[in-house]
Amino acid sequence: MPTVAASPRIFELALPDLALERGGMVRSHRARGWWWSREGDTPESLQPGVPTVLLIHALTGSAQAGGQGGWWEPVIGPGRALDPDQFRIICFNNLGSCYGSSGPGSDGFPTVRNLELTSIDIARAQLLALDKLGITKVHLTTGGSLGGMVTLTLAALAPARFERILPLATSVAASAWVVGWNHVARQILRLDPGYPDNIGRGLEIARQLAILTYRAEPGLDVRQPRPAFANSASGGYPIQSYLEHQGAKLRNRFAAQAYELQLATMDHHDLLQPLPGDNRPAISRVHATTLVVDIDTDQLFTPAQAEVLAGHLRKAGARVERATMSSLHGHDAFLMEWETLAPILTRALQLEAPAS
Ligand SMILES: CC(=O)SCCNC(=O)CCNC(=O)[C@H](O)C(C)(C)COP(=O)(O)OP(=O)(O)OC[C@H]1O[C@@H](n2cnc3c(N)ncnc32)[C@H](O)[C@@H]1OP(=O)(O)O
Ligand SMILES: N[C@@H](CCO)C(=O)O
Repeated sequence: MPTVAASPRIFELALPDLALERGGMVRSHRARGWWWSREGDTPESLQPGVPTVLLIHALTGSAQAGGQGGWWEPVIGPGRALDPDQFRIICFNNLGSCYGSSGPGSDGFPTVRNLELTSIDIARAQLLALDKLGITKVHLTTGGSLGGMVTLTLAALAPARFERILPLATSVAASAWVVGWNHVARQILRLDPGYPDNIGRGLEIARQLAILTYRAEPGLDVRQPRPAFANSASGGYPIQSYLEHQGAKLRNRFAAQAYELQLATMDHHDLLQPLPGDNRPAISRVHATTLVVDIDTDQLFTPAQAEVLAGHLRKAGARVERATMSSLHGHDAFLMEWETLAPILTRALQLEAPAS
């Protein structure tokens, strides 16, 4: 019988309390999710036999992966690479963010100063959400950047649950380069006189700095070409007004404490360390068949790091394939290059499942 996709929707889950890896407890724990699947397959009532695709958003994304305004809108939908006629496509807002899941300011979220969050905490919250929904196997899990870190962490925490993973533009552990950029961004936030509750210019400038690391020189030259003459003191170069626009956009949609917590999850990501209670590198637990994808112009998570990640996964005994996205745009190409991304997603969905 042909299947028909329903409309995408947002849903809320009440989850068990979560003890955080570096101390603190999330009480009144909740997750906001986004769901697109066949007619009749709902968060309240799973239809048997619908394979699940779990999408994990990056630093400042939200659960809304597809549909109008979704961060992967062009690759999700009937007839597209991720087709809700065929797959149950879900995404959760990351723990500690500001788009509906437990995070700074929400009831029961720890209020201690200098709270630290890790990619393990985000992954554990997502495991609790999958438990609550009754999803025991995930056909494909994917995400870029921080989303890739959480993807790898999920596959290390629950190796039997995740059949295929597609970590994009990410690494086995955050490099000193990544931690260094995040450090500078954090110091900029803290210089703002309104930090943290009434932050303004600090969040804008931190985002401007970050945007330059998310892009690459050739793409900026194409999209923000230099005019023959401009005044830089008055912001007359297109790249200047572009960065101002990007900074203002984030200031209007994100919170300083949530931004800091998400930066920390990247900093602390290190699957070369054992998981709590284990003694081997976390990455060696991954069993999922994996397509490791890098971006040739990515200055944050380099192709060399993707090779290192693939090496660790092969050593762990996982089936591993590699692909490279070629782009002018650098790290954020995974949020921009739809024609390159779509066949990669199609390939990942078709990977052979690991022998159980
Ligand atoms: C809940 C949520 O909103 S989450 C939204 C989903 N986003 C994410 O998940 C990640 C966050 N997003 C991003 O990192 C980025 O938006 C990306 C990587 C997806 C794409 O970058 P974009 O900013 O859309 O593309 P691009 O770099 O071409 O910039 C386009 C924007 O800059 C503006 N712009 C472009 N050039 C200039 C310029 N010279 N001067 C001023 N503004 C400019 C455009 O008008 C456009 O503005 P708009 O976004 O308000 O419509
Ligand atoms: N541009 C991404 C971060 C880098 O992947 C975001 O804002 O979520």
